[in-house]
Amino acid sequence: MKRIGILGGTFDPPHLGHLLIAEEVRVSLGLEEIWFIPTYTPPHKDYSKTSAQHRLKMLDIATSSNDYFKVNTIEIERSGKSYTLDTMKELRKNFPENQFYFIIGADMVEYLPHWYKIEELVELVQFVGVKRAGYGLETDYPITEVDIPMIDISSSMLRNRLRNDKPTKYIVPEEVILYIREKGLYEKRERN
Ligand SMILES: Nc1ncnc2c1ncn2[C@@H]1O[C@H](COP(=O)(O)OP(=O)(O)OP(=O)(O)O)[C@@H](O)[C@H]1O
Ligand SMILES: O=C(O)c1ccc[n+]([C@@H]2O[C@H](COP(=O)([O-])O)[C@@H](O)[C@H]2O)c1
Repeated sequence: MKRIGILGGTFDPPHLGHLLIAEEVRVSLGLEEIWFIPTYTPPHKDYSKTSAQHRLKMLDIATSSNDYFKVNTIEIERSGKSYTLDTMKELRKNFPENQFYFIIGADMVEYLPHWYKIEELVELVQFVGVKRAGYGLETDYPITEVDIPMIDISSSMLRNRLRNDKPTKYIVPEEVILYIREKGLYEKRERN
Protein backbone atom coordinates (compact mmCIF):
# COMPACT_ATOMS: atom_id res chain seq x y z
CA MET A 1 0.00 0.00 0.00
CA LYS A 2 1.28 3.45 -0.93
CA ARG A 3 0.54 6.37 1.37
CA ILE A 4 0.05 9.52 -0.69
CA GLY A 5 -0.50 13.11 0.47
CA ILE A 6 -2.70 15.36 -1.63
CA LEU A 7 -2.55 19.13 -1.68
CA GLY A 8 -5.49 20.48 -3.65
CA GLY A 9 -5.57 24.17 -4.37
CA THR A 10 -6.15 27.04 -6.72
CA PHE A 11 -2.42 27.85 -6.77
CA ASP A 12 -3.00 31.36 -8.13
CA PRO A 13 0.00 31.55 -7.79
CA PRO A 14 1.72 28.71 -5.89
CA HIS A 15 3.97 29.98 -3.07
CA LEU A 16 6.46 28.77 -0.48
CA GLY A 17 3.62 28.18 2.02
CA HIS A 18 2.26 25.43 -0.25
CA LEU A 19 5.68 23.83 -0.63
CA LEU A 20 6.47 24.07 3.06
CA ILE A 21 3.25 22.45 4.29
CA ALA A 22 3.55 19.66 1.71
CA GLU A 23 7.10 18.82 2.72
CA GLU A 24 6.41 19.08 6.46
CA VAL A 25 3.42 16.72 6.21
CA ARG A 26 5.30 14.31 3.94
CA VAL A 27 8.19 13.96 6.37
CA SER A 28 6.06 14.00 9.51
CA LEU A 29 3.70 11.24 8.31
CA GLY A 30 6.33 9.39 6.26
CA LEU A 31 4.32 9.68 3.04
CA GLU A 32 5.76 8.36 -0.22
CA GLU A 33 4.66 11.22 -2.45
CA ILE A 34 2.69 14.44 -2.44
CA TRP A 35 0.30 14.98 -5.33
CA PHE A 36 -0.55 18.63 -6.01
CA ILE A 37 -3.98 18.86 -7.61
CA PRO A 38 -4.83 22.24 -9.12
CA THR A 39 -8.53 23.03 -9.39
CA TYR A 40 -10.03 24.02 -12.72
CA THR A 41 -12.76 26.13 -11.10
CA PRO A 42 -12.45 26.24 -7.30
CA PRO A 43 -15.66 24.89 -5.70
CA HIS A 44 -16.11 27.75 -3.27
CA LYS A 45 -14.54 30.78 -4.94
CA ASP A 46 -16.23 32.67 -7.75
CA TYR A 47 -13.08 33.29 -9.75
CA SER A 48 -9.94 32.41 -10.71
CA LYS A 49 -8.92 34.95 -13.28
CA THR A 50 -5.68 33.14 -14.09
CA SER A 51 -6.13 30.33 -16.62
CA ALA A 52 -5.72 26.73 -15.52
CA GLN A 53 -2.85 26.39 -18.01
CA HIS A 54 -0.86 29.21 -16.37
CA ARG A 55 -1.58 27.91 -12.85
CA LEU A 56 -0.56 24.39 -13.91
CA LYS A 57 2.68 25.62 -15.47
CA MET A 58 3.55 27.65 -12.35
CA LEU A 59 2.87 24.58 -10.19
CA ASP A 60 5.10 22.41 -12.41
CA ILE A 61 7.88 24.97 -12.03
CA ALA A 62 7.39 25.34 -8.26
CA THR A 63 7.41 21.60 -7.53
CA SER A 64 10.10 20.49 -10.00
CA SER A 65 13.01 20.58 -7.54
CA ASN A 66 11.44 18.04 -5.16
CA ASP A 67 11.41 14.41 -6.36
CA TYR A 68 8.58 13.54 -3.96
CA PHE A 69 6.28 16.17 -5.46
CA LYS A 70 4.01 15.29 -8.42
CA VAL A 71 1.36 17.35 -10.15
CA ASN A 72 -1.92 15.59 -10.94
CA THR A 73 -4.22 17.13 -13.56
CA ILE A 74 -7.39 15.12 -12.83
CA GLU A 75 -9.47 18.24 -12.03
CA ILE A 76 -8.13 20.30 -14.93
CA GLU A 77 -8.92 17.47 -17.34
CA ARG A 78 -12.43 17.16 -15.91
CA SER A 79 -12.78 20.98 -16.22
CA GLY A 80 -15.63 22.89 -14.63
CA LYS A 81 -16.12 22.74 -10.88
CA SER A 82 -14.66 19.72 -9.10
CA TYR A 83 -15.80 18.66 -5.67
CA THR A 84 -13.18 16.86 -3.63
CA LEU A 85 -15.60 13.97 -3.14
CA ASP A 86 -15.71 13.31 -6.90
CA THR A 87 -11.93 13.62 -7.20
CA MET A 88 -11.31 11.23 -4.33
CA LYS A 89 -13.78 8.68 -5.65
CA GLU A 90 -12.01 8.69 -9.00
CA LEU A 91 -8.54 8.49 -7.46
CA ARG A 92 -9.57 5.59 -5.23
CA LYS A 93 -10.97 3.77 -8.24
CA ASN A 94 -7.83 4.39 -10.33
CA PHE A 95 -5.38 3.69 -7.50
CA PRO A 96 -7.04 1.14 -5.19
CA GLU A 97 -3.68 0.27 -3.61
CA ASN A 98 -3.13 3.84 -2.33
CA GLN A 99 -4.15 5.41 0.94
CA PHE A 100 -4.77 9.14 0.54
CA TYR A 101 -4.16 11.98 3.02
CA PHE A 102 -5.76 15.28 2.01
CA ILE A 103 -3.79 18.22 3.39
CA ILE A 104 -5.66 21.42 4.25
CA GLY A 105 -4.77 24.68 5.96
CA ALA A 106 -6.75 25.85 8.98
CA ASP A 107 -8.91 28.16 6.83
CA MET A 108 -10.18 25.06 5.01
CA VAL A 109 -10.55 23.15 8.31
CA GLU A 110 -12.92 25.89 9.48
CA TYR A 111 -14.75 25.61 6.16
CA LEU A 112 -15.17 21.79 6.33
CA PRO A 113 -18.84 21.94 7.44
CA HIS A 114 -19.63 23.55 4.05
CA TRP A 115 -17.78 21.02 1.88
CA TYR A 116 -19.90 19.01 -0.53
CA LYS A 117 -21.18 15.82 1.16
CA ILE A 118 -18.61 16.15 3.90
CA GLU A 119 -19.98 13.17 5.90
CA GLU A 120 -19.34 10.90 2.94
CA LEU A 121 -15.99 12.50 2.16
CA VAL A 122 -14.51 11.92 5.63
CA GLU A 123 -15.14 8.20 5.14
CA LEU A 124 -13.06 8.20 1.94
CA VAL A 125 -10.05 10.27 2.89
CA GLN A 126 -7.99 11.13 5.93
CA PHE A 127 -7.79 14.92 6.34
CA VAL A 128 -4.53 16.41 7.59
CA GLY A 129 -4.84 19.90 9.06
CA VAL A 130 -2.03 22.42 9.39
CA LYS A 131 -2.20 25.71 11.20
CA ARG A 132 -2.59 29.01 9.43
CA ALA A 133 -2.53 32.57 10.78
CA GLY A 134 -5.99 33.79 11.71
CA TYR A 135 -7.70 30.37 11.79
CA GLY A 136 -8.14 27.50 14.25
CA LEU A 137 -7.81 23.73 13.91
CA GLU A 138 -10.72 22.89 16.21
CA THR A 139 -13.31 20.86 14.34
CA ASP A 140 -15.89 18.13 14.86
CA TYR A 141 -14.52 16.25 11.86
CA PRO A 142 -11.72 13.70 12.16
CA ILE A 143 -8.47 15.35 11.15
CA THR A 144 -4.87 14.47 11.80
CA GLU A 145 -2.96 17.54 12.92
CA VAL A 146 0.61 18.09 11.80
CA ASP A 147 2.62 20.79 13.50
CA ILE A 148 4.38 23.08 11.04
CA PRO A 149 6.27 26.35 11.37
CA MET A 150 3.49 28.85 10.72
CA ILE A 151 4.08 30.78 7.52
CA ASP A 152 1.78 33.74 6.92
CA ILE A 153 1.79 33.74 3.11
CA SER A 154 -1.20 33.53 0.80
CA SER A 155 -1.78 33.73 -2.94
CA SER A 156 -3.98 36.79 -2.44
CA MET A 157 -1.19 38.54 -0.56
CA LEU A 158 1.15 37.70 -3.44
CA ARG A 159 -1.26 38.94 -6.10
CA ASN A 160 -1.49 42.23 -4.22
CA ARG A 161 2.26 42.50 -3.92
CA LEU A 162 2.76 41.79 -7.61
CA ARG A 163 0.16 44.38 -8.59
CA ASN A 164 1.78 46.98 -6.36
CA ASP A 165 5.42 46.22 -7.26
CA LYS A 166 6.23 45.08 -3.74
CA PRO A 167 8.92 42.42 -3.05
CA THR A 168 8.10 38.76 -3.62
CA LYS A 169 11.57 37.33 -3.00
CA TYR A 170 11.57 34.48 -0.40
CA ILE A 171 7.76 34.21 -0.70
CA VAL A 172 7.57 32.45 -4.03
CA PRO A 173 10.22 30.48 -5.98
CA GLU A 174 12.31 32.77 -8.21
CA GLU A 175 11.54 30.59 -11.27
CA VAL A 176 7.81 31.15 -10.72
CA ILE A 177 8.40 34.91 -10.59
CA LEU A 178 10.30 34.72 -13.89
CA TYR A 179 7.30 32.93 -15.47
CA ILE A 180 4.87 35.50 -14.01
CA ARG A 181 6.95 38.37 -15.42
CA GLU A 182 7.37 36.67 -18.81
CA LYS A 183 3.62 36.13 -19.18
CA GLY A 184 2.62 39.44 -17.63
CA LEU A 185 0.39 37.79 -15.01
CA TYR A 186 -1.07 39.75 -12.08
CA GLU A 187 -0.25 43.10 -13.64
CA LYS A 188 -2.71 45.96 -13.27
CA ARG A 189 -3.57 45.41 -16.92
CA GLU A 190 -2.70 41.88 -18.03
CA ARG A 191 -1.09 41.07 -21.37
CA ASN A 192 -2.15 37.89 -23.19
N1 LIG B 1 0.57 29.76 4.35
C1 LIG B 1 -0.22 28.67 4.46
N2 LIG B 1 -0.28 27.98 5.62
C2 LIG B 1 -1.08 26.89 5.74
N3 LIG B 1 -1.87 26.41 4.74
C3 LIG B 1 -1.85 27.06 3.56
C4 LIG B 1 -1.03 28.21 3.36
N4 LIG B 1 -1.23 28.65 2.08
C5 LIG B 1 -2.12 27.82 1.53
N5 LIG B 1 -2.50 26.86 2.40
C6 LIG B 1 -3.44 25.77 2.14
O1 LIG B 1 -3.15 25.24 0.86
C7 LIG B 1 -4.36 24.86 0.18
C8 LIG B 1 -4.46 25.54 -1.17
O2 LIG B 1 -4.50 26.93 -0.97
P1 LIG B 1 -4.74 27.99 -2.14
O3 LIG B 1 -4.13 27.50 -3.41
O4 LIG B 1 -6.17 28.39 -2.19
O5 LIG B 1 -3.82 29.21 -1.64
P2 LIG B 1 -4.23 30.46 -0.74
O6 LIG B 1 -2.93 31.09 -0.36
O7 LIG B 1 -5.15 30.06 0.35
O8 LIG B 1 -4.99 31.36 -1.83
P3 LIG B 1 -5.90 32.68 -1.68
O9 LIG B 1 -5.13 33.68 -0.87
O10 LIG B 1 -6.10 33.10 -3.10
O11 LIG B 1 -7.18 32.23 -1.02
C9 LIG B 1 -5.51 25.20 1.13
O12 LIG B 1 -5.83 24.04 1.88
C10 LIG B 1 -4.89 26.24 2.05
O13 LIG B 1 -5.49 26.26 3.34
O1 LIG C 1 -15.43 19.68 -2.22
C1 LIG C 1 -15.69 20.76 -1.65
O2 LIG C 1 -16.84 21.08 -1.32
C2 LIG C 1 -14.55 21.71 -1.37
C3 LIG C 1 -14.78 22.93 -0.73
C4 LIG C 1 -13.71 23.78 -0.49
C5 LIG C 1 -12.42 23.42 -0.90
N1 LIG C 1 -12.24 22.22 -1.52
C6 LIG C 1 -10.90 21.81 -1.98
O3 LIG C 1 -9.91 22.21 -1.06
C7 LIG C 1 -8.71 22.55 -1.76
C8 LIG C 1 -8.29 23.97 -1.35
O4 LIG C 1 -9.24 24.88 -1.87
P1 LIG C 1 -8.85 26.39 -2.22
O5 LIG C 1 -10.07 26.97 -2.78
O6 LIG C 1 -8.39 26.99 -0.92
O7 LIG C 1 -7.75 26.37 -3.22
C9 LIG C 1 -9.04 22.41 -3.25
O8 LIG C 1 -8.61 21.14 -3.68
C10 LIG C 1 -10.54 22.49 -3.29
O9 LIG C 1 -11.11 21.76 -4.38
C11 LIG C 1 -13.26 21.37 -1.74
